[in-house]
Amino acid sequence: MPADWKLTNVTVCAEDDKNRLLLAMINLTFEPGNITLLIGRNGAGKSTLLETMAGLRKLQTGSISIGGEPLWLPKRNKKLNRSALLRFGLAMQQSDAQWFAQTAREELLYSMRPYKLPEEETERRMLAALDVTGLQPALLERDPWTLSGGQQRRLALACLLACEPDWLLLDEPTAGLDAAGTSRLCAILEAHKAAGRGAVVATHDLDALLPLADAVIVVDDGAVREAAPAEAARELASAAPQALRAQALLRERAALPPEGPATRSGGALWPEPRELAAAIAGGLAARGGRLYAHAPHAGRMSAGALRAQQPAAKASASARTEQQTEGTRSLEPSRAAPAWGNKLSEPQQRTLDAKQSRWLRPDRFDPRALVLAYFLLTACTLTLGGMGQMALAACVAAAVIAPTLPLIRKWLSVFRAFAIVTVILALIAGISLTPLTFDWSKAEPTTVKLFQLMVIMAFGMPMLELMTPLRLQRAIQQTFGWTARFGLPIHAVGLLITIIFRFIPLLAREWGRFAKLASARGKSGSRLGAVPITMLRSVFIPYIRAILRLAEGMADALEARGYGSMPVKPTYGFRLAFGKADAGLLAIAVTGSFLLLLIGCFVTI
Ligand SMILES: Nc1ncnc2c1ncn2[C@@H]1O[C@H](COP(=O)(O)OP(=O)(O)OP(=O)(O)O)[C@@H](O)[C@H]1O
Repeated sequence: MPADWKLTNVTVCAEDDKNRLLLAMINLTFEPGNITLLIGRNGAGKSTLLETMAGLRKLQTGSISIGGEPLWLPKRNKKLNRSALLRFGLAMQQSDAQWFAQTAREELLYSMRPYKLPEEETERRMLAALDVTGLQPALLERDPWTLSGGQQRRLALACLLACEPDWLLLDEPTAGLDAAGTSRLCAILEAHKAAGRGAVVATHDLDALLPLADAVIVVDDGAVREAAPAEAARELASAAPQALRAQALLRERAALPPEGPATRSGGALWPEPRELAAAIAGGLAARGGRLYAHAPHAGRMSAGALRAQQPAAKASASARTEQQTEGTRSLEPSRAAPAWGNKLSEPQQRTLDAKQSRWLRPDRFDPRALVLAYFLLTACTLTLGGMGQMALAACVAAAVIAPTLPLIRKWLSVFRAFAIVTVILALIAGISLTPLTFDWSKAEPTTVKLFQLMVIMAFGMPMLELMTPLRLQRAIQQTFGWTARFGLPIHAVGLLITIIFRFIPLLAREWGRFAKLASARGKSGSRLGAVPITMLRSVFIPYIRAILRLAEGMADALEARGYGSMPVKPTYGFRLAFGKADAGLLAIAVTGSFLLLLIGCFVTI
């Protein structure tokens, strides 16, 4: 039986930065037989909330349960409860980028696999899901990637419906659908609701989905700003002279339209595109920006007028929010500030962010200074040998990279994996079978070499974060551009290095995405971000295909920009110059290298 979905004091942080709060103290209860809309501006946290409900984001605090059953297993907090996972289906925003298999049929079968259905039932559900989403059975043998955007959306929905889950979590389900597709989606949701099942839908498409909704939740800046029965919103729509007015009001509360033109012709709440352009241009002009400086109407609204209108607009928005919140808190949202452990308060967070962004910005250092510092430190590390020397070298590396810790935290799992591999290989290298003994003298050379690699890797990690591909390319062009006069393909080499550099984080990110998809679609209760061994085969090949597609897209983009087809002159949009920060960086690298050399000279173990 479908049952309540309950979130209690849920707080979520970014995976790679525990100080970055994505959701703050969410308290919500969703009831079966209801359709709840999540609305809010871009970046408000709607997708994050849906992914959290689906167990794709780790909870910092709080708990989630479905029908009283916890989503996360209480004793092994890192593992998901498989029986809870089988109760819902999630269609992510880029559900059309989820394809694993060669054909649409295999995709549907893959989605239904965790439910272990008999063959006949599987076939019946597959055809029913196609029928209800308006897809022809002939499409079953097609590669999902060759379907149109809208057809892929429909297929993603069919994959969910074929599993007949109690709950549907849909992220922007109408995006890319034509009018017929949207009304089909609405009919599907109505039928789902009539069957006593529930749905939570993140959307910007109020026109299509508001009429179906039972409740509307406004998400703003990672918190639930307001939760109200949809009736209140619909009443507004019927009371207003035009439905658009109510929708504009909702949008205003969810998406905060640019403040400024408060009184407009016809009293519309949503600004006309021209007014909006003028407001943006005025705002930019006030801040000294020159973009749009020549836009029509720019300057019609003075910066002073714009500023003067902001407090008034804010005050009226908050007054409206208070009025409408009264008596509509059936879902008990909480906007309380996060209050766990000794996490940072908002002002502290802002100060920390500001400091980090000042010192650890990717445009802070000249890539040549970074490369030089890296070469110095790694060359000195390579002169060392012996476990004692390497242990001290690791201390030097830790001291050098410590200030960049907030940036490189996301690489620590790679580092940990490498350390585990080192221990395993050292054990293997040192084991003698006849008799079974461990000989450290045999294991030591392997361990020292791998340890050395680890230290070199540690020195390199901040480089990946402190240098953008464009600045690296620029550094190569600026330093070695003169060799092109002698026919050396330096610009092509620079581009190649940059692309490789760009691809390393991209590969990691794509793998993370596939791990998420595998968990969501495979209903695996394994640790977040980890692909279970049983799924490796089904994930690895699609992953390689996705990477090849990425490479193909990149090649097309380069070709479109003229690389390879005409004598391209590199764009010298900016010049790099050594600054104080670079001098500081090199001073640290020279000191570190000096210490490493001292270790090499005076430590003999
Ligand atoms: N892994 C992450 N690390 C850091 N920030 C993240 C991460 N995931 C999401 N965010 C941030 O959280 C915020 C909310 O993102 P989310 O995708 O939930 O927004 P949304 O409301 O769904 O927006 P849209 O309407 O554009 O789809 C964004 O600012 C996003 O950059």
